[in-house]
Amino acid sequence: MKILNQEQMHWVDQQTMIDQRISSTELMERAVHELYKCIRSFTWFDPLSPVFVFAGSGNNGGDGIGLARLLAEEGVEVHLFYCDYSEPSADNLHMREHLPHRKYLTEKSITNPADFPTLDRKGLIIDALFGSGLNRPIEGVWRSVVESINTQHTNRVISIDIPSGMHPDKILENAVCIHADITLTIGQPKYSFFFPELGDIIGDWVVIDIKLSEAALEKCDTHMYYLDAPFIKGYGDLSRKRFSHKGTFGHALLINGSYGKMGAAILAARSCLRSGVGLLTCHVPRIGYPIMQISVPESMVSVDQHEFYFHTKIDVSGYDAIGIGSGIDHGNGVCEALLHVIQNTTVPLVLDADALNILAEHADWLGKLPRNSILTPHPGEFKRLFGSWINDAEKLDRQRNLSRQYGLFIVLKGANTSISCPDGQIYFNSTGNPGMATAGSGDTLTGIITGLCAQNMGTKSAVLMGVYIHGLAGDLAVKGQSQLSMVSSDITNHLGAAFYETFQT
Ligand SMILES: NC(=O)C1=CN([C@@H]2O[C@H](COP(=O)(O)OP(=O)(O)OC[C@H]3O[C@@H](n4cnc5c(N)ncnc54)[C@H](OP(=O)(O)O)[C@@H]3O)[C@@H](O)[C@H]2O)[C@@H](O)CC1
Ligand SMILES: Nc1ncnc2c1ncn2[C@@H]1O[C@H](COP(=O)(O)OP(=O)(O)O)[C@@H](O)[C@H]1O
Ligand SMILES: [K+]
Repeated sequence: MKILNQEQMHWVDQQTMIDQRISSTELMERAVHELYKCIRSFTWFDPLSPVFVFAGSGNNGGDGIGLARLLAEEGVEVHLFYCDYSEPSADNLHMREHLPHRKYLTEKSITNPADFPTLDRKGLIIDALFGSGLNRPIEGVWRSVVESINTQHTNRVISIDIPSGMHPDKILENAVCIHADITLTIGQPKYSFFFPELGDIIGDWVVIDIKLSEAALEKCDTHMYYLDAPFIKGYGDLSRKRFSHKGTFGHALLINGSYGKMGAAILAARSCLRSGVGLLTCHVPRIGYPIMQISVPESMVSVDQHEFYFHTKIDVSGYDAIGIGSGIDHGNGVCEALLHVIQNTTVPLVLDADALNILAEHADWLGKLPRNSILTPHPGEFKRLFGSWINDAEKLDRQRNLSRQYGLFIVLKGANTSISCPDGQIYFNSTGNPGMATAGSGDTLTGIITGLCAQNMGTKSAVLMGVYIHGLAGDLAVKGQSQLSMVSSDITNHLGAAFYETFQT
């Protein structure tokens, strides 16, 4: 799914009206009905509790007013508060004129901070003050309304389209914003939803489909995408031909593990094998030989000359993809052995963990990496590699620029992992959950991406698919258990189900 900017969203709205021959009121009405359906589908929604709608004078307010109408028509007690920061828009007025004058709905205008009502502690708050038309920080009385809503700690808050005060595309420094529990965003996700520093403001978010014009969406030029199921399904064919054999699916090399960290090598190897690779060789220090043979019998083992860690300049020819770094440690000679790998291969090279830390100490090696290499840093490793950032928008810009400059894939891990590609495109993952914030989750990702790369499907497909499948396996693994109990092997154990759900093969 494309991620569009403020201007593009507005253009797509307009084009949708033209292409589908509908008025802006009809489009808003469509949005209102979808918002209503979504709210009514929440199992926690209690029609016997009051709903407080704070509606601005733009079209976001229009959505809120329409929603108030549908809820009141159903018999829910609705209290509507007008926050008119300007003359109401035409569609906003239309929504006001069509409100049911029933006993269930009350209307009141807020014009100064003292007008803020006392709210029933159980009521649901709907934030429809400002939407994607926000163009500056909220000030004055509207700032105080936002602050008052934010102090209602017992009430659940749903923001329509975007939490009021948040800009869809950029970070407004020190701006006041509604802190939503849930954001119901209309049409497409907004870029700012992927800034971790705004995560607590947005809460959970759901895309509300209002059947925007496909032709208009197609025409929008963007470099940002949301990596969701329909997108990934179109990205690769994993079906196996009848006469295929293990040679068809590539030979991967994983260079991982050291004394005390052989677990990283095992986790990566198991997930690599579960990702469909034909053959796997694991290169490990001598101490790791019996451990690997016993733990991962499907893998061949190549043994380093060093007892405890990766040290030997090994022959890396003959492999289709190489993954390196999980738990390799930092001992004498590791740097030289890593550089030897970097300089002696042209196949996709996945660098994780300690390989990234070594890279951070040798900035000039970035230029030596084979084109299309894949770096998989978490934010701490990213900072060591590329320095700290002013804010998340700047960090993403930097990630993208570095990918283009060095011809690398950078997989910046976390919630909604961002993947920047040499072609300048950036993808935000839709799968995964905080249960995956556990030791070894990253090692499983290295194994998956290496295993997919070895199958010769194209590095970009392998990286996008790997990140998506890893998160989906995590989502399947967490079903029926607490996130806090999850361990990274659970991810590997659900890879088969994740591939099946995505590709049915
Ligand atoms: N048919 C459609 O188009 C559909 C639209 N939809 C809905 O419309 C929403 C976008 O609507 P919108 O463009 O009216 O923007 P919205 O945020 O409601 O108001 C912007 C107004 O606020 C003003 N303003 C801005 N910042 C301000 C500030 N800090 N403090 C004070 N004022 C400020 C600014 O005016 P200005 O003062 O700059 O002249 C502007 O007039 C979108 O989020 C979605 O919910 C959906 O229903 C789908 C169909
Ligand atoms: N809150 C979260 N939501 C979704 N995915 C997460 C979250 N926290 C961590 N993950 C995923 O778990 C993995 C953790 O990787 P990493 O930090 O390298 O772990 P380790 O070094 O222990 O192997 C990454 O793929 C990351 O995207
Ligand atoms: K809003």
